[in-house]
Amino acid sequence: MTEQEHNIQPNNDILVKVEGLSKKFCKDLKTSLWYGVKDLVSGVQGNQHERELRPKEFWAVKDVSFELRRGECLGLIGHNGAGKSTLLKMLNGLINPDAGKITIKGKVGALIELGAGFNPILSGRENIYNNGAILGFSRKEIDEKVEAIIDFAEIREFIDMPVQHYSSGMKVRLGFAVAAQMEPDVLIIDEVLAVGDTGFKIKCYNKISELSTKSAIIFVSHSMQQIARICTNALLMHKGNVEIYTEDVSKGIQEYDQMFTGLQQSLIVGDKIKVNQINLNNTLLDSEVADNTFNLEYNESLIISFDISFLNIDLKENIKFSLVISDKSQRAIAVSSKTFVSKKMIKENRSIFNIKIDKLILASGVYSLTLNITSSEERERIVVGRILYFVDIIVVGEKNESYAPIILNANWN
Ligand SMILES: Nc1ncnc2c1ncn2[C@@H]1O[C@H](COP(=O)(O)OP(=O)(O)OP(=O)(O)O)[C@@H](O)[C@H]1O
Repeated sequence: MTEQEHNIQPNNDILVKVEGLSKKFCKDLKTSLWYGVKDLVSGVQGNQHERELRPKEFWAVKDVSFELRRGECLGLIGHNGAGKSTLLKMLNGLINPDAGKITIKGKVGALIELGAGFNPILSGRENIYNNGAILGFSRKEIDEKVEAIIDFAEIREFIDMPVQHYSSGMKVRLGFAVAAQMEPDVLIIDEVLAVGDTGFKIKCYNKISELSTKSAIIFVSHSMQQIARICTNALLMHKGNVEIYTEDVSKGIQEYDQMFTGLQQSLIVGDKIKVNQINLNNTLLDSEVADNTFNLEYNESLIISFDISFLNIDLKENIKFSLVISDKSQRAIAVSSKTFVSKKMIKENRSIFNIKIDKLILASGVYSLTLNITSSEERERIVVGRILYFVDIIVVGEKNESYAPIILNANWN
């Protein structure tokens, strides 16, 4: 059963209350239609089995509960298909839950699917009035806000053009401007913001920060930087279930990151090298596969030893090794390189060496290591080989307030 109240009660600042919310879907369209017909009949008779799964059904959202007060921002995180959008659509009333209860107090502004909520044949301006009315504003109230919305969206030139001719970015601009400028009590934002250009995204995040004191916000994103920056709470979903619901946002992010460990496959690029052995702080890694993980404290030292054979290659000049640290979005965040004379470094087609990093000042999270090997031959730089993501390092300890990957060890006076 779903219940949406639209009266603000200032004495009770819980604006969103979700209790045991569940939604099931069917993997097969034909079966889904057949179940739909059966549900219509049993709905009339009183359905006793709504919480049971039938063949080909699965829970897209299962037993989700949380509360959100004014001034709080919930970051909804999880892998693709975890159930985040389904949850948002239920909150916004776009789809009905199969079980559970939603109580929302006040006006809800939402930006969920690109272009959803717009009538394509109406102009941007007409859509502002439509959406405002749906949110519960009077024509006079919308009259007062319409100019600010058009200014925020920066699409004045096109505001009287039908929305069906808008670009994706323009739709996002209008959608966000309507949702945010109306100053709703509850603001629901899916990651459609990712479509906007950088300038507009920054403007949106600033607006969200501004609204965060006055509204309750639910924000879905795959960008952990943004989640860490904006959110006061985190809810991590996995296959429809709540994996963790916490006020410690960095803990939520850490759990999210850890879900990715072991997923990347180690890859030796090229047929010119063979890895005999890799050691990390005296622990032998399995160099055949990639689900190596290694736990480390912030500021701890790291010694990596390599034993590599060189096949079918005779290197005459210099050889350069680069150790690259990447974050989970595979963005390189740190590198250390060293060039050696090939003949000295490779003896009998084999090279054994180590690299020591005195203090690894990475914030808590998961990072991957890659070794790149290049050589300069006849003034040309060639790639000898790469050992991609040979280990995932899980850094624990230093709390990651801003989700910057490096926490500098500095003295402040
Ligand atoms: N209308 C639908 N009919 C059947 N299955 C659906 C429907 N909508 C979503 N699903 C399924 O429900 C699951 C959850 O999807 P959802 O879109 O909520 O995930 P998500 O966490 O938002 O993912 P993403 O990060 O990729 O946006 C997925 O397996 C998806 O295929």
